[in-house]
Amino acid sequence: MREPGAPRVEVGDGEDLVPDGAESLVRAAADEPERAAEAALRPRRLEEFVGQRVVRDQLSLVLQAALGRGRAPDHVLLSGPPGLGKTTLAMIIAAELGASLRVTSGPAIQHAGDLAAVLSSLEEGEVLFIDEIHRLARPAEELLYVAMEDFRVDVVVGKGAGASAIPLSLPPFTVVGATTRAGLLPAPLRDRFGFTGHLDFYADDELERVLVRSAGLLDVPLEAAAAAEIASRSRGTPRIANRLLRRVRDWAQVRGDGTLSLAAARSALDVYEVDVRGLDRLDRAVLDALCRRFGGGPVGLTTLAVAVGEEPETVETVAEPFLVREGLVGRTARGRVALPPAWEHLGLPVPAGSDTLFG
Ligand SMILES: Nc1ncnc2c1ncn2[C@@H]1O[C@H](COP(=O)(O)OP(=O)(O)OP(=O)(O)O)[C@@H](O)[C@H]1O
Repeated sequence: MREPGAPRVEVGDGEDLVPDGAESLVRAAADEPERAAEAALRPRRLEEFVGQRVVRDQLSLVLQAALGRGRAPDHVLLSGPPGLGKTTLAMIIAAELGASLRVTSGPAIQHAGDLAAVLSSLEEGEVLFIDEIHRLARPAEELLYVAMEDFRVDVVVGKGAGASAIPLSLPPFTVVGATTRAGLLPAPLRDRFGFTGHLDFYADDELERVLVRSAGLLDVPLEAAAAAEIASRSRGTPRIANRLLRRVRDWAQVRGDGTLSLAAARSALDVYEVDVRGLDRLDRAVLDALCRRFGGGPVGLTTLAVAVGEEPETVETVAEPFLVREGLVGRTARGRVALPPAWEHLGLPVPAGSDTLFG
């Protein structure tokens, strides 16, 4: 029997409990060339995962305890800006548990029925990775948190007065959710995660270790000074560090002697317009709009996003966290403001009082 308040999944009025095509929602993570290049560099085990010491230690305890008990661990939520290793950690969690991993994402699940199909096909102990979990539709979200808590989905067959709910029990499994915007997750869903790890930007020396490891895997000679240069221009983000490494390798192969030296790194990063602070085109466009167009702000996120031709979410989750961390941009109740280092970075005079706009 369906308990009052439990979510229902409408999957049509016949025997078709599992919608066609739902299996295709469980997609492989590496399906494009850039993703494939990334996948080759992913650490496979927790001990290979560089940095994020606190999250790594905490996670290691959760996993070891679960393995010791022979039970699936608590559900895990990973939050933080893009490219810091959430997907990598989800894969590591499955590998450490010796479990298989299913991958889907909030936007790929259009209807609660799609999620019911994925959940009902899970096998005992499997890890279900839901990327961008904050983008799940509300009915899917409600279905998910009952499944996470009670290991059950209620499938509603039929319509109107003749409808009946068939509770389907699920084997124990672990959800790993990833989000760039933990604040958008409704409390009931957030509360179902027994462990939440927040990933923060990496320090330069950690990125150097990521680069040295990647250069070893790619079998390219990377000089220490070049590693330091690439690390310092990688926005605290391993994905960017690895991407820049591949571009420096291209430059060294085509215009240099194959060695990734400091000179090769600098020349390549100039070609790709990555500036000395690691800011890319979008970052600079945001600073430029803030300072030149809006006189330093405050300006609302949507207006700023329109000015740089991007979605507000992209500006907020991709550019802004790093600009804020670098002390270039401030967030105030009235909008975004340019801080003195932003003006200096653009080579513009710092307007009087721009440091007091913040707060
Ligand atoms: N701690 C780390 N040590 C070594 N390499 C890492 C680490 N974290 C991430 N990487 C590398 O960075 C790349 C991007 O990581 P990943 O795809 O896990 O990021 P993400 O946080 O899931 O990003 P998104 O939210 O955009 O999907 C991976 O290919 C991996 O090689």
